[in-house]
Amino acid sequence: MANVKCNPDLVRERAKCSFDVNELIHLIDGGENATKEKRHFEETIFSVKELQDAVPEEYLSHKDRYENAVRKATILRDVCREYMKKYNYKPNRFRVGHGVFKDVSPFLLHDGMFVATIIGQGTPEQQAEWLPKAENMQIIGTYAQTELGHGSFIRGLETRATYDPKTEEFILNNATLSSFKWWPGGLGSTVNHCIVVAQLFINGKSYGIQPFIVQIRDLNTHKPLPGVKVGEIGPKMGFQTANNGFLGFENFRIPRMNMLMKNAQVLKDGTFVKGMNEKLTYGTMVMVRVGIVGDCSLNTSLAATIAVRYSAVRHQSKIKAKEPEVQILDYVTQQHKLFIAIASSHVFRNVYSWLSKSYLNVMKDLAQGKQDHLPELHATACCLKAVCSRDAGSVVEECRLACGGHGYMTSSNLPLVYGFTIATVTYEGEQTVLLLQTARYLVKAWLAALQGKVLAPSVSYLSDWLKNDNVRWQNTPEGIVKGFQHVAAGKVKAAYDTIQKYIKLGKDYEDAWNLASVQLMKASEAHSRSILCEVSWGEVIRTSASPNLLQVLKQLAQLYLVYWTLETSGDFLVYSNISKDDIAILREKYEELLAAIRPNAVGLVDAFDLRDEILHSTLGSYDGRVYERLMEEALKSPLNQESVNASFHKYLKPLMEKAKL
Ligand SMILES: CCCCC/C=C\C/C=C\C/C=C\C/C=C\C/C=C\CCC(=O)SCCNC(=O)CCNC(=O)[C@H](O)C(C)(C)COP(=O)(O)OP(=O)(O)OC[C@H]1O[C@@H](n2cnc3c(N)ncnc32)[C@H](O)[C@@H]1OP(=O)(O)O
Ligand SMILES: Cc1cc2nc3c(=O)[nH]c(=O)nc-3n(C[C@H](O)[C@H](O)[C@H](O)COP(=O)(O)OP(=O)(O)OC[C@H]3O[C@@H](n4cnc5c(N)ncnc54)[C@H](O)[C@@H]3O)c2cc1C
Repeated sequence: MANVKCNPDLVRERAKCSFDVNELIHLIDGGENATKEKRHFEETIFSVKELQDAVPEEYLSHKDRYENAVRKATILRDVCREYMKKYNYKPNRFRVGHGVFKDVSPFLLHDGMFVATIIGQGTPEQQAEWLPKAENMQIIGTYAQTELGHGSFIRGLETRATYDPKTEEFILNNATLSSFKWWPGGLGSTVNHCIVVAQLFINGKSYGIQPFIVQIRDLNTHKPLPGVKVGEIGPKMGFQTANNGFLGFENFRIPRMNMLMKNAQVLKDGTFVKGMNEKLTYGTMVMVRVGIVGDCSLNTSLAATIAVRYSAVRHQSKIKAKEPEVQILDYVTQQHKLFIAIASSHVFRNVYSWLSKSYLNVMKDLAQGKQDHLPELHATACCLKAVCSRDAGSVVEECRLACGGHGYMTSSNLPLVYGFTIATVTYEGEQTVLLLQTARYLVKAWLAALQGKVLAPSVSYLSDWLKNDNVRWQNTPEGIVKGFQHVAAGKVKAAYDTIQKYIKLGKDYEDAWNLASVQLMKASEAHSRSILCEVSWGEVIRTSASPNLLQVLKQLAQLYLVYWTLETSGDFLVYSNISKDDIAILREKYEELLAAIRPNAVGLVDAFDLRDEILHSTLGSYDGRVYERLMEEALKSPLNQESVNASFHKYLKPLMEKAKL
């Protein structure tokens, strides 16, 4: 990238960067070698001609766009397979996926959830049967859980799997319209297999939801098998190339061994054997929620790179009347909009790395029959997924708005990035629903703290606060982290007390819970924010980096802490010992941090190391040729391929002629 002829503003910006951009790239990637490998892989992918689109995707019809995505998905699969064989390298398909598809791959659910569920829910025999076929794409699958009538409340799913001991088969049925599966990615026209989550019935008795692996299309003709009704759900806000679909069964039989039985089992005679914990059936969702936190980091870095580079190139208006128009990045309001995006991406990455470690530890424990830390993992993954996805959505939208009119252009890529980022707020557990799951855990933890019990590490601050809620406020990063814990503890207590108040007024627990649920949701958000602040600050101070880089990383981490303290200063005034004077000091600190980060802004987004092919943006490319690219892309419009469009003769001319009469 270094030899590209760049916009002079970007050249100047890069020259004033105070840290070594390559050092940060290596830090993000996990070492210099990892960067080399990543770049070599990306270079290989983006030099494949067939993966490049001659015409921007947006001009294609819905059908052509899907077919083009499948075409590219298969080529990408082949290239990756060869690459992995040759270099023994496991690539990050998500990053290059944004480059290849702009939106998402029709194989997203195959990679993200189908294979993962076989691994997580299948017995060793079942894995031996299906995993090799799924991994080498002999079979293509998805995760079919959500139905027209139920997505959040999965105990309410209606798809039935009734066991027939005579034939040792399950009979799948979707008797009502609301029971039809609705949403699974790739289901529309791509996959031939599904993980179907259905209610198990044996001898008329319900045994809750279980996962089944089901072939739905013929492997040669791709026709739906008899008894299967399947199709695509149509255009959406984003995810256009994900090929989301619907599915229903009519007396469709599958062998007994197609129920994934790592947890619960159905024996030949129809005996149901309970698993260690019925919630382990929800395991794939926990894994993906963890992954989404990492995805939020990537999505935020895409938007930040586009908006910061554009803001360095774009000149508009003046700060001082007699001086030239300034780079819009010099407006402190612009810095306020954008630097939190850079900081958030780092916070999400650090927290993802921490959460993945907890996830892997809990998986190890579970393999040994220990499940003590599962509730904590579930509660933490739920609230972090909810808060990070919503923050990422807001940050991406703020970046888009920060690019003014040009941010509204599809060719900026910001609308697309927003489309797939905002989807993470809903899929894999709607945000409020997940926050309330965490609230259940917090309320229990609060009760345990009141009883003087030892709490799990992520909530031990509740006991600390009970012992001493009167700690003096300190305007240091550590003091702010403590402050976030005080806010969370105060909100958990207030929500808990509210439930108790309603119970005293004669409400039963469930109604009291519902009445207190806004407070519960906010308590859960505050808990999540305190984890984000504590973990990310902790990771940064433990980072080994050169003094120059460490200084910048600390500035970003502090910016995150101060930004969110100021954003929620009302809560701090209520639940911590912060004073108005402290808030004034933090405002000043915030302005200092924006000024300190300003000279490094372009260097910081360069360090996300997102190639132009991944950014896909007229506004965000490395060389900053913004206006040239906007014009080049506009000229690709089919309407610009003819000097006069047929509609002139058909409609406009007659209209004008009629007007003359
Ligand atoms: C190294 C690690 C990282 C690897 C990451 C790798 C890859 C991922 C990478 C990136 C991700 C990016 C893309 C992902 C790819 C694909 C995604 C694309 C599309 C999305 C696909 C989908 O949306 S699939 C459908 C998802 N659906 C949902 O999420 C449904 C949400 N609803 C629920 O989960 C449940 O209904 C519920 C949890 C809200 C409630 O369940 P219910 O059974 O009713 O339970 P309750 O009565 O409320 O609670 C009872 C009890 O159970 C505990 N519990 C609940 N869930 C769990 C769980 N999962 N684990 C453990 N425990 C659980 C709950 O806390 C209660 O406990 P208490 O009674 O003690 O309070
Ligand atoms: C792009 C995309 C891809 C998807 N891919 C897949 C897929 O591959 N496979 C799959 O199975 N599913 C998939 N889904 C479905 C997704 O998982 C669900 O849409 C999601 O879990 C939310 O469920 P819902 O649609 O039923 O929302 P609802 O639950 O109907 O939510 C509507 C409103 O009700 C509120 N609400 C619901 N329950 C409660 C409660 N208990 N307390 C308080 N408020 C509540 C919510 O907060 C929300 O405000 C996908 C969805 C999207 C958008």
